[in-house]
Amino acid sequence: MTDAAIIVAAGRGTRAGGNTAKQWQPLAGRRVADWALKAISEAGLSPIVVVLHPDDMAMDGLPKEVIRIAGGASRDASVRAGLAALDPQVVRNVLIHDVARPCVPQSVIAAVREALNVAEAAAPGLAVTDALWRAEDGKVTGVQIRDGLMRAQTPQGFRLAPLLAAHAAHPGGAADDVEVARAAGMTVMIVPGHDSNLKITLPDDFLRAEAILSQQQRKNTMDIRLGNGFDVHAFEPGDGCWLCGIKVPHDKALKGHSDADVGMHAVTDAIYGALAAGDIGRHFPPSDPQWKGAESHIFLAHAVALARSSGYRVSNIDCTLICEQPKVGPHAGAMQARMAEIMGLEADRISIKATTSEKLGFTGREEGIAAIATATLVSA
Ligand SMILES: Nc1ccn([C@@H]2O[C@H](COP(=O)(O)OP(=O)(O)OP(=O)(O)O)[C@@H](O)[C@H]2O)c(=O)n1
Ligand SMILES: C[C@](O)(CO)[C@H](O)COP(=O)(O)O
Repeated sequence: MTDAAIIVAAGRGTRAGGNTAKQWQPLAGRRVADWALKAISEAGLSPIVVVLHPDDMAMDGLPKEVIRIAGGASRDASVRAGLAALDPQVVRNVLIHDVARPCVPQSVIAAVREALNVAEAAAPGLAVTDALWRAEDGKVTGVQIRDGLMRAQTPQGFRLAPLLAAHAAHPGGAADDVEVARAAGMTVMIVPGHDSNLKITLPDDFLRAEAILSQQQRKNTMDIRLGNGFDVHAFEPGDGCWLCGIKVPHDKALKGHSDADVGMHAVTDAIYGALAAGDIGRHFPPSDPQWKGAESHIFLAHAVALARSSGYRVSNIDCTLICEQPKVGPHAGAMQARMAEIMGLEADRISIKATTSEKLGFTGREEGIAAIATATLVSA
């Protein structure tokens, strides 16, 4: 036995305006009807019946597996036409959805289906939170107590057999299928609706729906960015080197305009790289005296904040220090903890390791230290 869907799309959308019925108007790169169909298909409902206006029966671009049925002059007549296409031997539950609700979240569809495990009917609703007035001729004539009032949404879900009987017995003119089911004595469980699940009714609703769909699409698209950073600083006489936020005792220091923390610079540049936002020199020019001797955590914190304000969070970083001396291993844990503190990350998202260059090159001759880093950023 399956859970089927009926999408009612036979209305003319007169209140929404436009040259064509609202369900065929463009919305966030598709038509309104395509979004409603996408949501219902992704929920795995089958079969899907689409109830169309008789003039729209040959409409292009609908998936070939949907069952097209001609609707009636009212919503409930259209629903009855759709119900007649379902086989009660095969279909246990049916979810009836307005084509005009293209932003329905999967969580709402799932909640209705879940409720049908224990109830013969279930529908999403939202409590009325605004004060309600009665009005006449543009003037308030009274107030309406809002306690216990709910805003009805779709999809509304039912056991097919009793709903068929309920529709057969109903005189017609119901606003929705909950009204039909209740008239036949069915008990309807309310599940949480969602503010995103608006019904496109008036012209301004297209803009609201477009904003909701764009936001949903951004959330659904996991954007992953990688960046790399590389830095070198030469040794000069001194008593230790700043490496990844820790002063490591040594008989030399690293030379630089700032504190010359070569590891932290490589990590910072990796983050800027992932954002395609240049490098430390672009954000903190060495020609600017205010950065002379600056502590490098300022640069790293700036890169992390830039990632955040650009809609990303740092998922992990991996940094390798390349030097013969000083030995990094004994300090790697402290470096990891300090970098985590600066970046506001869990320490296990930060890897600090070291290698020698087998006495080759400038690092092998102990003329300086090189660092290479990779950063992964994910959309927040
Ligand atoms: N004869 C009808 C009337 C309405 N509907 C469907 O019922 C849903 C809810 O109706 P509504 O938002 O009122 O849509 P329209 O009737 O198209 O709008 P209007 O009243 O502004 O013309 C819509 O998905 C609509 O296509 C339908 O299938 N058959
Ligand atoms: C079914 C419905 O969407 C529930 O909100 C609604 O009753 C149908 O639309 P209308 O605006 O009442 O015609």
